Amino acid sequence: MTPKTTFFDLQTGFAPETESVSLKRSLSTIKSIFSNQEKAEEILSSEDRLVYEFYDLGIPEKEGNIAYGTSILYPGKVGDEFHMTKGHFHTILDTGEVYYCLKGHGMMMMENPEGDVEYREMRAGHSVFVPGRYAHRTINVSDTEVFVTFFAFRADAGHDYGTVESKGFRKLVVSDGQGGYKIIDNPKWNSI
Ligand SMILES: O=P(O)(O)OC[C@H]1O[C@](O)(CO)[C@@H](O)[C@@H]1O
Ligand SMILES: [Fe+2]
Repeated sequence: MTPKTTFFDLQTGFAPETESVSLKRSLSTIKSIFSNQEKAEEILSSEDRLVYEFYDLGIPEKEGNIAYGTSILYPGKVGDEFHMTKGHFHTILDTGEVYYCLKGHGMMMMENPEGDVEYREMRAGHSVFVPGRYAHRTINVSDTEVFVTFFAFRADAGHDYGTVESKGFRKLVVSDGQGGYKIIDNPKWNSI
């Protein structure tokens, strides 16, 4: 490989001048992650919506490389639950990842197989190091502003979505009804 320069717009997170691809996750493709399924179906009965997108710069997934890009999480809720990413463990479980917030207001929710839960609030300028063994998901807790992060992790780590898809996360981030958020136990969390 040769060195690579990529311009990311600090306001939008977009990388318009590269050959990189923005991967889009619309509500219809991730609806099962939200706790209020009736609400998700109600929204989808009138129209689909883009929940988040992220750039995959195509760095080869081999040992020694670092994958990186931006993640752009749009504001919105499904019921009282804020827009969030699917979330995943890394296939190489003990792989850390760093996120840096470029814009907006969000949360990094993390939990490990032992059941330890950690969450960190993020605003522009904050970085969060997600330790190895922790599943991670970002959540946009603003009703109006996009939440943009830059992420980097070892390129061969892989993504394990299955565990989170079947169990969910132990905690949910929901509206407190007063313009803020609160963290509650996930009533549907499946420990089987
Ligand atoms: O992979 P998910 O859970 O859909 O979330 C997307 C974000 O997580 C990453 O997979 C990195 O952990 C990025 O590609 C992106 O920022
Ligand atoms: Fe990750």
